[in-house]
Amino acid sequence: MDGAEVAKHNTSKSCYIVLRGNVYDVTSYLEEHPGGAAILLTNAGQDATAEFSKIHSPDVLEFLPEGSNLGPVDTATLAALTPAPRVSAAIDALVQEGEVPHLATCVDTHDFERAARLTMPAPTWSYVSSFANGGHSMQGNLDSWNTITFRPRVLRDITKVSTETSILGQASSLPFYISPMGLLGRSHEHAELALVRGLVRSGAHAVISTVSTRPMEDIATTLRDCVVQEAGGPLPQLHFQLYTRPEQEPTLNYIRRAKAAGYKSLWVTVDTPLLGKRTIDRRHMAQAALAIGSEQQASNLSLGIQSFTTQAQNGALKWEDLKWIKEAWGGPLVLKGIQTAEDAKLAVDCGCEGILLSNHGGRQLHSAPSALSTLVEIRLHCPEVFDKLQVFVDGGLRDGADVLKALCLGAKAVGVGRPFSYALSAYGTAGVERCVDILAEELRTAMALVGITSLDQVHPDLVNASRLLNEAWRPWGNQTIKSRL
Ligand code: HEM
Ligand SMILES: Cc1cc2nc3c(=O)[nH]c(=O)nc-3n(C[C@H](O)[C@H](O)[C@H](O)COP(=O)(O)O)c2cc1C
Repeated sequence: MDGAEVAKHNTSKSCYIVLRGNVYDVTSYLEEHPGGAAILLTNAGQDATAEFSKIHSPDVLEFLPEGSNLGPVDTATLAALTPAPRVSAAIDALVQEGEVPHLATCVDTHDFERAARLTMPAPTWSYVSSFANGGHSMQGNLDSWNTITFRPRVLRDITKVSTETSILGQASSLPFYISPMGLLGRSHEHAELALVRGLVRSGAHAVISTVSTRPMEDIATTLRDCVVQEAGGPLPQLHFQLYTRPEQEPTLNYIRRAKAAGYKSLWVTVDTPLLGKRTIDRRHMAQAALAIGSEQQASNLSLGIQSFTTQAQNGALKWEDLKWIKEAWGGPLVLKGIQTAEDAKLAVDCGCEGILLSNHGGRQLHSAPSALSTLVEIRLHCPEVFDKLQVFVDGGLRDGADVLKALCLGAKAVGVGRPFSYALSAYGTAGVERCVDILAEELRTAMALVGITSLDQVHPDLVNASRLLNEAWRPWGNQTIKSRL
């Protein structure tokens, strides 16, 4: 197709976009695009490849209705298309002007958040920092860590402290890992590739999101190519987070690809049957729609009204589905987003190798329990779970010392999300490395001050979790947890 012809289709009545050399008619997809119609219309009649690649892997093109691909654009006439604006220009300018503090001055994880605030364009900031409803779940996550205090033991030889452990059978230098976060291309131009390069020196693990900007194969290969075998100590490892799709075949395809690419375990996200109310994001999308004159779209987006036909979320996923997922995967399976003792027990019954207690960083259910309160609930009502599978927690962890609290209560490792997105955005790979270093140093110091030198010495008596215990869930009347299953 001629470039000049593409340029004519630049309205909501007929919207063409060039992506990776092909022309796509996205008119019928406008209302269904989870990123809002406005962002597509801003790129209407143009070559949006550069902007698209910053956010999406080519995988998402599967979401377009059949027949959307109108074929290749005539490259000789591409010049007739206006290039889409570069959102990362603002970042580059700020970094060059030196407004971002020197990396060496980043002392705790909050420093990355402050630096990212300066560098992230407003829609990216809103996407990463966003929370459900009024932010109660996210604030609860942040606050929960401070409800626990340590019970330090003194006069022990702590001259050699080791943070080594194993995660789902894979040696790990650290008992924390980077949580899966989608669309990291919004934070950094090299997206997940820059993130995983930041694991190499420390040997930390990361869980990679289904909705990553870069294809899962490229992410795995990048890490493999950077790893220096003779470095000593455990190697960094990648695990794969799975968002199932409403149809079985595309889900199986993700699983087959993750297996072939060498991911070590599969983390099925179970707390996102639909997208929670991302308040700040909705305001942004509504503003973007108003900016292109669409009041109706703005009104719908701010109420969360969107077609569910092509949404990435799968509202129909059930416990029974874990059987075929487990069979297809054939390796360690973790359920990401367990929030009650009952579901922890069901995960054991389904033969899962792990559960991640998480409320998705406070981005899904309003007033969801923090991971620590679910951890305490499991300890109280079904402690046998800890012997049957590995328990992970995430949400609101900002200090490496707090990792130790979760471990003392029975967790195997803790996931950390936003701080790494902020570090990546402000400082790229060096920021990710620094963020790992900061958390690791805080953890080592806490271990020494609590009086232990290795993670097999962690014990519930090293913490006082009475506040969480006082607030722990109790079954109504004389019910027991068994009677509720
Ligand atoms: C035309 C083909 C496109 C398809 C099929 C598509 C599909 C999707 C899907 C499925 C999501 C949900 C997250 C995910 O599964 O990755 C999403 C989110 C998003 N998309 Fe697209 N997209 C397209 C083009 C674009 C373009 C050209 C841009 C920007 C220039 C864009 C910007 C975004 C943004 C910013 C989000 C995140 C929304 C949020 O959660 O804040 N998309 N898109
Ligand atoms: C920007 C962003 C994107 C996320 N994307 C995903 C995702 O694609 N899949 C998923 O299972 N969880 C996702 N999460 C949730 C994280 O995996 C994790 O549960 C949460 O971020 C932990 O809370 P924290 O950010 O306070 O550390 C995302 C979180 C953020 C902040």
